[in-house]
Amino acid sequence: MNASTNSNIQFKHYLETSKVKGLAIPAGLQQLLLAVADTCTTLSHEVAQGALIGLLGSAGTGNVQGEVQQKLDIIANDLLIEGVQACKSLAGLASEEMELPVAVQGTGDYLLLFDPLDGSSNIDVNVSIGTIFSILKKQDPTAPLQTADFLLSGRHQVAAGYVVYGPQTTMALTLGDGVVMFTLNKDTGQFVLIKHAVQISPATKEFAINMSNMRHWAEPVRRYVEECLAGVSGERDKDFNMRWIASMVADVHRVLSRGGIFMYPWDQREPHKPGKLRLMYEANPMSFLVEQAGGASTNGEQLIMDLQPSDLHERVSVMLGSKDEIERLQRYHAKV
Ligand SMILES: O=P(O)(O)OC[C@H]1O[C@](O)(COP(=O)(O)O)[C@@H](O)[C@@H]1O
Ligand SMILES: [Mg+2]
Ligand SMILES: [Mg+2]
Repeated sequence: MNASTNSNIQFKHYLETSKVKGLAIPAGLQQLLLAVADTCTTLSHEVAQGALIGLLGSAGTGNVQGEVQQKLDIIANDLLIEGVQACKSLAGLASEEMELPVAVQGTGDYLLLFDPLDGSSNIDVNVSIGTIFSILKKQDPTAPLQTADFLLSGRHQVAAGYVVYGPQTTMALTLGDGVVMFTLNKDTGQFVLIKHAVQISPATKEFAINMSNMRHWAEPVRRYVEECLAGVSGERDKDFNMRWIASMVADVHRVLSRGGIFMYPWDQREPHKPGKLRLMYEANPMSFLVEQAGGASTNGEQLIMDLQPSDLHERVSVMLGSKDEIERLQRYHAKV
């Protein structure tokens, strides 16, 4: 199947007939979302082939973040760029894997940002991975594209979502009026609506964090996790379960599906860096989804979506999910 094949008729119909706060979705945004969905359909097929088509392993290159690129990081990046080339209202795009933005039409209403392949360390071990995307409204659609155009807070997103390539390929999407989920029917090549009005329960008994970094955390995060670990005999008076998939896309999918909290906080390993995860390609789109599902997302001090970016590849401390837990973490940070 080719990325340019418009196979997602059911998703197209969903976009054509849906209303966002009572208004139809602009045609240019529909075209862009459809192109992203079609490309992720192609990617899903490729991911499933893995070693059979030589997709596994390192590419032997590094990205702008200084991280080793996997072959699939590059393949996914190239497929997405190719897949959205024909979108008339797409001024430009930016990716975690590229230092500079790419002009598509140069002018136009929208800017696309993506993490083409999230969970790179899981590709070769056949664990869920995904694609994360964010769409911003360009402030001046007629002006030629500049890097500064992308430096908008998450509140300027008009759409965001992810596609997780797991046992099922599932897309979560928000257009600022709730969250919907679609599962890819691999026989027909169609994303089929499976859930609407997705909600994250405010309370939870499940947390996700890379525990191996515990000795490096700041005091508020350490306190929060220690209280979870103390279970019924501690402050929280209930036992917690822990999960860590090491693909943000899969961890956030679990949070959207059954509640919980996901954290990748600042730590002392690289104290000058605000965090590991990327604000524009990971934290903002996931925060938009989580807020739209009734949850919350913070860096400890501020809601992630309120942060004003100063760099395309800016990193951020992330704590997101069930609202009561995020409020608790914010209280712990405020006391320091
Ligand atoms: O290996 P660690 O330190 O637990 O980090 C895992 C985190 O890194 C990431 O894989 C980073 O994303 P990329 O794979 O896009 O670089 C997140 O998805 C995940 O939450
Ligand atoms: Mg990622
Ligand atoms: Mg990535």
